[in-house]
Amino acid sequence: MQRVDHTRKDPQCAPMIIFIQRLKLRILWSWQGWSAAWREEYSLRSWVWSYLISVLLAFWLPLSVAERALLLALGLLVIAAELFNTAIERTVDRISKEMHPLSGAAKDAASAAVAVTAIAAGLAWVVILIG
Ligand SMILES: Nc1ncnc2c1ncn2[C@@H]1O[C@H](COP(=O)(O)OP(=O)(O)OP(=O)(O)O)[C@@H](O)[C@H]1O
Repeated sequence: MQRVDHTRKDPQCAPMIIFIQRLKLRILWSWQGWSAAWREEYSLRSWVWSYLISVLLAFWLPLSVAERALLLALGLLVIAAELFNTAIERTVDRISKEMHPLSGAAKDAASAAVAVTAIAAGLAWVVILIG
């Protein structure tokens, strides 16, 4: 099938086409990153299942819209932090799998970042439920 190059016909629509093409690529790369992390990282899968349970709870409990929004957003933040953690682990391992205090410190800091976001989400749950 022949490809139609719209930019040749109307130069004004070129930025829009480039934007859409870049967006499609970014979605593809993000999907690749997500599926690889999902396959290989037990921690990510655990956070996703915990998040799904928290979403069900947040909609089942008599909470306000703002409370639900906060809990759902904080839960997603934990998942995002876990993805950053995975990215840092991969980068460190790509540079060298050799044991080194700096490699350990980088991985520990990434792990601590996940813990901080998880504590934030947990605190939000405690404050909303207990007051
Ligand atoms: N190259 C290294 N040099 C020194 N210490 C390391 C190194 N690799 C891992 N460690 C130590 O082992 C810990 C676990 O690292 P690992 O890469 O096995 O993470 P993981 O078990 O996959 O973690 P997560 O469950 O968060 O995915 C690190 O936080 C760090 O303390």
